[in-house]
Amino acid sequence: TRSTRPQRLLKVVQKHATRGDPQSVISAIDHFCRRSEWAMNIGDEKGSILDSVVSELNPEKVLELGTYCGYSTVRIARLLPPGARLITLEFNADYAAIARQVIAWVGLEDKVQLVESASEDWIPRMTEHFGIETFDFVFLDHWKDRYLPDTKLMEGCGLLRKGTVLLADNVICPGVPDYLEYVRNSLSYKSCYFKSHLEYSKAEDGLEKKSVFLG
Ligand SMILES: CCCNc1ncnc2c1ncn2[C@@H]1O[C@H](/C=C/CNC(=O)c2cc(-c3ccc(F)cc3)cc(O)c2O)[C@@H](O)[C@H]1O
Ligand SMILES: [Mg+2]
Repeated sequence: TRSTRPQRLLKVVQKHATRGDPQSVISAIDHFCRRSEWAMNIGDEKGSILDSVVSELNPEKVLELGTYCGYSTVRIARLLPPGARLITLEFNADYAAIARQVIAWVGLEDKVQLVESASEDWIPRMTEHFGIETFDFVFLDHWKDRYLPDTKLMEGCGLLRKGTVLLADNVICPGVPDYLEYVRNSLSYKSCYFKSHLEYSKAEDGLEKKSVFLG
C-alpha cells in the first residue's frame, strides 16, 4: 500500500539530514514541505518566532500538545538547556512512531519524552507520573477545538504558575476563536499576537503568546 506523508517525511530526514544535527532535520523537512508535499509542521517562518520565545524563556519544563512528526519538538528541544525536559503528547500511534524516529535521528531522546496518549488523559497525570508540579512553557498545536478545554484542564490541575508562557499555533488559520476570546478577555493572562504566515504558504496565520501573571 502507498506510504503515508509522515512516512515519506521520515524518509527525507533519513536520506538528507545528518544524524545528531537538528538544523539539518529542520531544513530537510522544510525543503520537502515547501517543494514536494505540504504538511502541518509549524514551518520555518513561525518556527523562528517559536525559537525566539523559547530562547528568551529558557524553560526547564516544557509541554507540547500534538507532536505530529516531531518538527516543533526538535525545534524546541534543540534550544533547551542541559537538564531541561520536554514532554510531548501525541495520541495517533502512527504519527508517534514517526516522531520517535525523527527525535532519535537528532539524538534528543534524553531531553524529550513522547507520551502516546490523548492530552486530556495525561494532563492530570503529569505530577504523579513525571513529578512535574508546573510547566514553564506550553506549546499548543493539536486539534484546534482542544486548545481551550486543555488550557482549562491545565489550570484545574495546577500545572500553570505565575509566569508560565503558553504559545498557540494557528490562531488565524485554521483559527481558534474560543481560545483567543478566552485568553484575551481573561484577567489572569496578558497576551500578544505574532502575525506571520501559514507554514509554506502566503496565507496569513499567527501565534498567540500568553503569560500567566495572576496565579
Ligand atoms: C483527543 C484529542 C485532543 N488531544 C490530543 N492529544 C494528543 N495528540 C493530539 C490530540 N489532538 C490532536 N492530536 C495530534 O496532534 C496533531 C494534530 C494537529 C492539528 N493541526 C492542524 O489541524 C493544523 C492544520 C493546519 C492547516 C491550515 C490550513 C489548511 F488549509 C489545512 C491545514 C495548519 C496547522 O499548523 C495545524 O496545526 C496530530 O498529530 C494529532 O494526532
Ligand atoms: Mg499548527
